[in-house]
Amino acid sequence: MPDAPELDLAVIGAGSAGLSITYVAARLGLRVAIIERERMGGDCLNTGCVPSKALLAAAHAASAARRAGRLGVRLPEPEIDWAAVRAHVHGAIAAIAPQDSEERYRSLGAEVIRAEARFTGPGTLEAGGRRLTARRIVVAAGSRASVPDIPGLRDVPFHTHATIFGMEEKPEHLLILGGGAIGVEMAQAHAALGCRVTVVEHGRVAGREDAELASVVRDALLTEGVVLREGVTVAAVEPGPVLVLGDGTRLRGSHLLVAAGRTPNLGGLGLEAAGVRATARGIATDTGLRSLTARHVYAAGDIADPEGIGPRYLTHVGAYHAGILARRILFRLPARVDYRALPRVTYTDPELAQVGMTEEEARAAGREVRVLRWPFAENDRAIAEGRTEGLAKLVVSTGGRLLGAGIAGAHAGEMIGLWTAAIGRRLSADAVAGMVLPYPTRAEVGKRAASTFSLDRLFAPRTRWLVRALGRLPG
Ligand SMILES: Cc1cc2nc3c(=O)[nH]c(=O)nc-3n(C[C@H](O)[C@H](O)[C@H](O)COP(=O)(O)OP(=O)(O)OC[C@H]3O[C@@H](n4cnc5c(N)ncnc54)[C@H](O)[C@@H]3O)c2cc1C
Ligand SMILES: NC(=O)c1ccc[n+]([C@@H]2O[C@H](COP(=O)([O-])OP(=O)(O)OC[C@H]3O[C@@H](n4cnc5c(N)ncnc54)[C@H](O)[C@@H]3O)[C@@H](O)[C@H]2O)c1
Repeated sequence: MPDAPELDLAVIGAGSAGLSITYVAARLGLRVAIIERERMGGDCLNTGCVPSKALLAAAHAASAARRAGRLGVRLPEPEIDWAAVRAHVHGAIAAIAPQDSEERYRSLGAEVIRAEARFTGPGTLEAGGRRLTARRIVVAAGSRASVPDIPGLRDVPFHTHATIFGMEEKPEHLLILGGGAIGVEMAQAHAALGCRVTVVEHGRVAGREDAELASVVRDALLTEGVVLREGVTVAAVEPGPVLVLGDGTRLRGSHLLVAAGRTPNLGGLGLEAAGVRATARGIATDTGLRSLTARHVYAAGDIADPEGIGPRYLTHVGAYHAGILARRILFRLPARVDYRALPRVTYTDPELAQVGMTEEEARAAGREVRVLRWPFAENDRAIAEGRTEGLAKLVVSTGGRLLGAGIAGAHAGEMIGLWTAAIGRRLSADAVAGMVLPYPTRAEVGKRAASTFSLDRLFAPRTRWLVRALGRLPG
């Protein structure tokens, strides 16, 4: 009889997904090992969410100082101390790092192995010269920046998110290839910190987002001086760096950031040794995140490609996947991914937050829907603060059930939680419209949008007739 596996669970990758599942397994007393080849905390902590939000915080402070004159508080043009901004960014990483550290996970009872892991067979791994056997293996190896196949691109120095936060000099003119989530956040951050910025995008910026909401972010970028080249192709890249567009236009900058999407980290994992099927999108899993071809192997986070759904590149998805795996592997309960109420936020200022279906997605799915809107220009708090740009936009079924909610405006990300709960709980627009919210808050825009669903009915001739009839009753 073969020896029993030494571990209950082995986890490859100590990013948000791998750490979350390891945490649960260790706290429940399982024999669990987590294997990381680079930095504990993965992309989110070291080269993703944390440094980008820290850089944006500095940028937003500069923009707020420039805007203060509108409120009668005139400040001089802010002086940007690039070294101090970088120190803030790296200080934020250092402050959060203990949460993701080897020491913390060891103290929880997990084994932490600092090496590259690869499958050597079904249920066996090799890491740092050591052979590991495990009953279950979770691959949470993440993703990296895709580098488009553009002639000359690989021959010039360029940045990705992995290097940009380490830049010692402030870029004079940053060219950004790709106007998605990273592109727009980094464009605004650098522009507000005094860099020239040009974004080159072959579709439209924030192209995955509702076009009406995305235009609020687009306008903010333009106001801050970001040059947007949308609907163009980059035919070649030359030293400089110079982006040569399809029409021959040459865009010269001092630095180039490539932010053109993600590629799963499949290389070196030896997936074939375990019979794990993967595609260019990641490890093919069922909707419960189990490999379609190897029963003891699961995937989580950016690298997971659930059947018919596809990957999502968000930190909170890694934690959500860990919850699904805990239910499936540890508690043997059925669980599968459901992104019906998955929120996302672009942290520009104004922010763009979305949960559930956009109007376009609902219509593409053949749904008959109503769209409810309310602008911040009619929100008392927004007026009082002089920040009236943007709107809330709700997508509801003809019966009034909430299908999607999007908010573009200052602090939109802080408001999307309410809509995440409402959509997750299958509430109606009326249910939210009936809530009492504190006055004056920006959150009231969503409630006002929701209330428009029933306003037509409330002020309809039938209701007026009813109110008049009731008024004639004695008492
Ligand atoms: C600039 C930027 C900003 C972002 N901002 C946000 C945001 O604001 N909000 C949000 O929700 N998401 C954001 N994201 C996305 C988020 O960072 C990712 O979705 C998240 O980090 C993915 O977590 P993960 O655990 O799947 O993978 P990762 O964090 O990539 O972790 C995978 C780990 O596996 C390790 N690994 C890979 N192969 C092996 C191997 N063979 N052996 C051992 N170890 C291995 C890697 O070294 C890595 O540490 C941002 C991303 C970027 C790039
Ligand atoms: N706030 C957040 O939650 C946040 C922030 C940053 C990143 N992220 C995550 O990281 C992921 C990766 O971010 P990203 O911005 O690299 O990817 P993305 O998929 O969001 O955007 C990539 C953009 O690049 C464009 N593009 C691709 N190839 C191009 C080419 N050759 N020429 C011109 N344009 C081209 C695409 O049209 C797209 O708009 C995102 O999908 C997101 O999930 C999240």
